[in-house]
Amino acid sequence: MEFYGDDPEVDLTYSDVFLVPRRSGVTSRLDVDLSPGDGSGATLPLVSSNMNSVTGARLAATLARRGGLGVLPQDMPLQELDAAIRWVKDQPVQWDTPLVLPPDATVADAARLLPPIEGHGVVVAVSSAEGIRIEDIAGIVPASRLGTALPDARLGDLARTRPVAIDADDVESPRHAFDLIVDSDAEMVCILHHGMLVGTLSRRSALRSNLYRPGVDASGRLIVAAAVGINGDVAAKARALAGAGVDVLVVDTAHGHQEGMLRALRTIADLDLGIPLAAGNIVTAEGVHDLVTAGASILKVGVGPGAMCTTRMMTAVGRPQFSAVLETAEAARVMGAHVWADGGVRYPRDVALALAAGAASVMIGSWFAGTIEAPGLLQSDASGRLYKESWGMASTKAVHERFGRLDPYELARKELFAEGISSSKIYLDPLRPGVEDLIDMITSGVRSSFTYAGAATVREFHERALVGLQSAAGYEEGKALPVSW
Ligand SMILES: NC(=O)C1=CN([C@@H]2O[C@H](COP(=O)(O)OP(=O)(O)OC[C@H]3O[C@@H](n4cnc5c(N)ncnc54)[C@H](OP(=O)(O)O)[C@@H]3O)[C@@H](O)[C@H]2O)C=CC1
Ligand SMILES: Nc1nc2c(ncn2[C@@H]2O[C@H](COP(=O)(O)O)[C@@H](O)[C@H]2O)c(=O)[nH]1
Ligand SMILES: [K+]
Repeated sequence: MEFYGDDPEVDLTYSDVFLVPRRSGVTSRLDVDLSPGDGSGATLPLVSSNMNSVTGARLAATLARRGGLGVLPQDMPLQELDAAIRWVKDQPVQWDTPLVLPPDATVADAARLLPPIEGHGVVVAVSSAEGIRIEDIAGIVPASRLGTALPDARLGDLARTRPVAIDADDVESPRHAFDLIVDSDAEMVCILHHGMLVGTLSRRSALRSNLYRPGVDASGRLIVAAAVGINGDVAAKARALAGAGVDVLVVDTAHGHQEGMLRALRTIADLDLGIPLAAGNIVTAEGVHDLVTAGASILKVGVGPGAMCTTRMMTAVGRPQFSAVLETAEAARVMGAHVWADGGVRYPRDVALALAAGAASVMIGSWFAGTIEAPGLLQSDASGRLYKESWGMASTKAVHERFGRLDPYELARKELFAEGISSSKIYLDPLRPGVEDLIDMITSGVRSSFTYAGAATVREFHERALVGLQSAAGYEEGKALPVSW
């Protein structure tokens, strides 16, 4: 990356900078390869935050299916983490994970999981231990129907006709699948194998299968990461997660450049688990040096930029994120390591700028919290707008959940140090309610950024990005105007 003009004298964040277009030999946005090349197996530079309100198994699987990587949070009990990792590994790679509810579930039950929109639906079926046989499927209730049916109507009564079902063996390619769905005049179909339900597929999913490459492990299963803290028996936890099949371990604490982190990292690195270790959070080249020396190959960078984060206002500690990524990414490159830019991403442009600064991948929390696939049920506010609840991992709420088992004195002591907000409503974008809708939006913006810079790969973008400084008015000028002036 190069600055357009003199190097700045102060640290910068994403809104302070812009990308300058330059002569480009990349003539199509579809020629861009967004693979981060960080050893994680991801094919998109998108990682979801290890936050309880952001990454659960469903979001992780959906993200991996399109090439990103979900990081399950360290606060999940080990048994749940193990089950979540195994669940992701069991999910279909080519098809969507079906959302299944029993016939006696109501419209209100389904509406807590899906907004009334096109392209999604509920498979109404009776599940058994072996799975779901074709004859157990009553039908598909399109999500759009949830907006018009009575809340207490039973799904079994709405799903009266057998759904269109396609045998997995009959699908030659995603394009062929798309044509089969159109020919059957359906929005969404069931995919069967040996008479059992193995997935669903919508027109949009079939299209996406042609645009994205799933992130898979050596056995062709979806990738997933999990976080561990720096306290407790980190070796036992790391071993258990590796045993469950996790693809990247993320050693995570608020102040990553501390002895407790270095100790935990060395312990895990000594286990030689054969998977990349990510560690953070840090914001300096010195931090990169110490964490890489202790065994990390990926650095999680960002102190204070997160939407749920009060660290900067509580402690004055942190660093404007663009400069933090720029310095650490260069230090990581020299040591053969990689950076994930963590926090503060609210627009596709922020992802592009993090990559321009040298990040291999970008970690997103709050933005993904407001999606169908994020953990938690949909809620609606007084005006009927749908949202999910989110909260910081260092908030009083999170600390309470994490240390609730401690004696009251220890818990009270921990609660003194809250550095995050405990409650936030993250509204679903009505036009982009699913995490894949956000992925479409982000990757289309970032593919375009690459062609403006003349870069076909993330590595080329790191080299060719030309970055200028802008005033607050310059930033403001870039925004669209929803009404005339
Ligand atoms: N990216 C960011 O800006 C931030 C992210 N977070 C996220 O919140 C979650 C919880 O992290 P965390 O609070 O570290 O909890 P952890 O459970 O990971 O433990 C933190 C450990 O580090 C010690 N410690 C020393 N100095 C600090 C410090 N300044 N802040 C926090 N702990 C310190 C604590 O001891 P003692 O309690 O005795 O001080 C404790 O032993 C993580 O997911 C983290 O990523 C939290 C804050 C900032
Ligand atoms: N200081 C705090 N940082 C937090 C907290 N919870 C999460 N985080 C960090 O934010 C990012 C996500 O940022 P976002 O802007 O995409 O929401 C996450 O990965 C953590 O590093 C917190 O309570 N305090
Ligand atoms: K913040």
